[in-house]
Amino acid sequence: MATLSNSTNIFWQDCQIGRPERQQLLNQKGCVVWITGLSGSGKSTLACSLSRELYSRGKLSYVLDGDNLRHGLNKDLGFKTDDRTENIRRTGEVAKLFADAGLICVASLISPYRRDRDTCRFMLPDRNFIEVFMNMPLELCEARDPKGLYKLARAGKIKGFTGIDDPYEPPINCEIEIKQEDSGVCPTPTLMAGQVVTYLEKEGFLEH
Ligand SMILES: Nc1ncnc2c1ncn2[C@@H]1O[C@H](COP(=O)(O)OS(=O)(=O)O)[C@@H](OP(=O)(O)O)[C@H]1O
Ligand SMILES: Nc1ncnc2c1ncn2[C@@H]1O[C@H](COP(=O)(O)OP(=O)(O)O)[C@@H](O)[C@H]1O
Repeated sequence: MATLSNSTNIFWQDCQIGRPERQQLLNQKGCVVWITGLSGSGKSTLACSLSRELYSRGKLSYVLDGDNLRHGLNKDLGFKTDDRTENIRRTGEVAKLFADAGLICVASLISPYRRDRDTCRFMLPDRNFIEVFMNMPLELCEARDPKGLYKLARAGKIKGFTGIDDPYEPPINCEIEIKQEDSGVCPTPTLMAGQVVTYLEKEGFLEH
């Protein structure tokens, strides 16, 4: 009997042109740069700045932004724990495909649960998942509030808003942490992107 949940009798189909060939063509190594942090912490800003910087170096990237994915692929999901988990799982699977295509896939989602981020990490070959933590204080994110969502959450008009009445679990062992300087100044988008590019360069992702 057919079910919607589990597929059986399915087989993996391989092609002659695989990841190594695509990576050679692109002269880069596919990977996932996973940006996590509170709303307003600068995830999308970093993702765009990074994509621009990579483009200027002739490297192909693709941004998967949480907000944008929720307009299509994930439009059926809300913000309850299970929905967020499914949101991250689906995005992780898509990111894995982009990395397999040889691209530097930049995923920027709040992804508040450590376990969900780790699920995505373990979908990929070792070291191909680069977790970037936007370690910005809630006060800064709330002061920025570009969409006015913190204001609504504080007024009780949005329930379950991350950082207000819903949890955010910071990474324990992320590859890159982006934070304010000792003076309290936030690095510019170009500097934040530079920090990630330096890591990608050092780890050999920007060459084949
Ligand atoms: N309840 C609640 N909590 C957090 N965020 C909310 C909520 N409701 C709407 N939004 C808006 O949705 C954007 C976050 O979507 P994500 O897919 O990144 O979230 S998650 O990873 O599934 O937690 C987030 O975008 P960013 O500000 O870019 O993070 C918000 O604009
Ligand atoms: N490094 C930065 N310096 C100054 N302003 C920033 C920086 N990063 C983000 N911002 C601003 O903060 C706000 C939130 O940034 P955004 O990238 O949308 O965050 P997120 O995607 O995490 O919600 C935006 O108005 C953006 O212009």
